[in-house]
Amino acid sequence: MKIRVGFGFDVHRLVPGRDLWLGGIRLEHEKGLLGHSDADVLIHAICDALLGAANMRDIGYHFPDNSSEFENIDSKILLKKTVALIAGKGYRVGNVDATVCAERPKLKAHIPAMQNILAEVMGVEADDVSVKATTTEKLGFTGREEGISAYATVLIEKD
Ligand SMILES: Nc1ccn([C@@H]2O[C@H](COP(=O)(O)O)[C@@H](O)[C@H]2O)c(=O)n1
Ligand SMILES: C[C@@]1(CO)OP(=O)(O)OP(=O)(O)OC[C@H]1O
Repeated sequence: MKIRVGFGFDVHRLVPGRDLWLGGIRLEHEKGLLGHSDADVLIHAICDALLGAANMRDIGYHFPDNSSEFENIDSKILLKKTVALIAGKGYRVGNVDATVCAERPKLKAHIPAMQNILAEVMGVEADDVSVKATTTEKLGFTGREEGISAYATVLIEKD
């Protein structure tokens, strides 16, 4: 079996008047993430990690932010398309480990729902999807609640 690892990172700005989508679910919050899509920063980091693992460029290369096709798109659709892209090179998802950096909202209670939906979209077991959360101790742009960032590592495999 051939295995490869990948890493992804993304940031989106927090603004009033937008829904907050994270890990495929909508969270109650007074601000949401700004983007061409639904701006689900966690899913975008996972997409980049999967594409990187397969050496297939990045999310903006496949889903450009000047294309009306991807305007306000649900990032779960982009994740499904990304899994199909790597499948084109014979790879399937092994496991995902991700961290979201957000001062607020508290994500702890929502992690299982994120794991379940992300696993369903990627066609893996929920146990193969780890999502963690951390504040940055009020430091930097995440600490000032100007934005949310996410990091993801993945393992992909083929026979
Ligand atoms: N948005 C967040 C941030 C953190 N958590 C949980 O709190 C724990 C402590 O966070 P620190 O940044 O103070 O280390 C962290 O391990 C998470 O369990 C959270 O749920 N949502
Ligand atoms: C997802 C896409 C496409 O709608 O737009 P955004 O939501 O702005 O997200 P970003 O992380 O900047 O990268 C990729 C984009 O092309």
